[in-house]
Amino acid sequence: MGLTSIKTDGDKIEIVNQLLLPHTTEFIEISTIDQAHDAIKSMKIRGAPAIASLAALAFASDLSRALKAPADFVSSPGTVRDYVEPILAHLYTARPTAVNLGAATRRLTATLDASIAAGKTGHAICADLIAEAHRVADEDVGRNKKMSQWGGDWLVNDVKQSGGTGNGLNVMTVCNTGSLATSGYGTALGLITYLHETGSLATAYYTQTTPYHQGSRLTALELQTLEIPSVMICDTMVGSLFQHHNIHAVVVGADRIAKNGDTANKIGTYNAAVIAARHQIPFIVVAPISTVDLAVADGSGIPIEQRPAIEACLVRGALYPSEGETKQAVVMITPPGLEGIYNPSFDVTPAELITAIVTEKGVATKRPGELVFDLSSVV
Ligand SMILES: CSC[C@@H](O)[C@@H](O)C(=O)COP(=O)(O)O
Repeated sequence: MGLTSIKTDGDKIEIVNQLLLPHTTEFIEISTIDQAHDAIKSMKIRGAPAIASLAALAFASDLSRALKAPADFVSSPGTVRDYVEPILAHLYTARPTAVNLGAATRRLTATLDASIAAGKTGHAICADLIAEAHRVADEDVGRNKKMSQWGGDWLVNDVKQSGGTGNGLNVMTVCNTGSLATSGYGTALGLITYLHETGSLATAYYTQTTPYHQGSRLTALELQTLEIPSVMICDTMVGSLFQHHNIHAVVVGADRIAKNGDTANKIGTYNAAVIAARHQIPFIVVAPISTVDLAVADGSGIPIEQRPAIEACLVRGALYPSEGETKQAVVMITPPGLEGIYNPSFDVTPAELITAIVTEKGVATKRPGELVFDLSSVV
């Protein structure tokens, strides 16, 4: 049984505070739009699909709660629009690179437009919006299982065709793309889980993924919980791993995939792709269709989030009691007053370095001799 990032009970939403994992499992309640926005921005919850799910659920819960109180905003379609649009616009600003968040808010705006155009009452429009918001979160697990199976079967076959091992595959991943980063099962980590469940995995390798340590804190915990044989490496050890071990594939998630296949993902993904190409190791991106942004022609159009410099200067530890309060231990790893810190949260891997892009619809590869993808078959 995998871990959970979001729990719901009627209008009540709780998320596991990922800033405290793996030391402490603390669920925090998200009861307002501002709390959802803050949780996403401060990375208490993170991972492109999970933040879209939380935004959609917080929106549904806000609307449902507002309807239970005397609610003037439902008096007409226009007043519903005036209430809903600023909320969606605000949620959209929480993190810029992961396009799933924008896809969710755009999808809810489309529902709003369609319900208004159909001549529905304010109450009926709100009911449509709440139902659609729940669908955004609920459909994530099913599509993750589909893409994991597509990608897993494709990889096993690809390795077989190139005369690879019969003793199971060694697969490396970056960041955390499991049930903590999604509504469940995961994308790249879902593919690894699928290989394990079907007896095709030897070992999952994963990078620590500094500075937030999604690998050493979150992927480590997920793989431990799932009892999947795994080995952690520091981010600087990817080249050494490829030189000294037989790695069959690198499998990563994505925050935004441009029309030509250029892919933004966690910082360090591009490094891994360059070294994988040097070693002719297949490099596979696994992500839902909502991560593909056909409005962006190539990677140069993807906005890259810069995180606060302080996040690159510290390591978070366990909670401890202090003068009647609970605090989180923090270890500074830089000299006091250090200036000049570069901390982009994501990098872009050019399509040229990517072997396959997998969505819930199937697997896309490049035509022989082509450097970019035609993604039309998988979106
Ligand atoms: C299924 S999660 C896919 C991506 O969102 C993941 O690889 C990633 O880059 C997460 O970044 P994060 O900054 O932790 O939200």
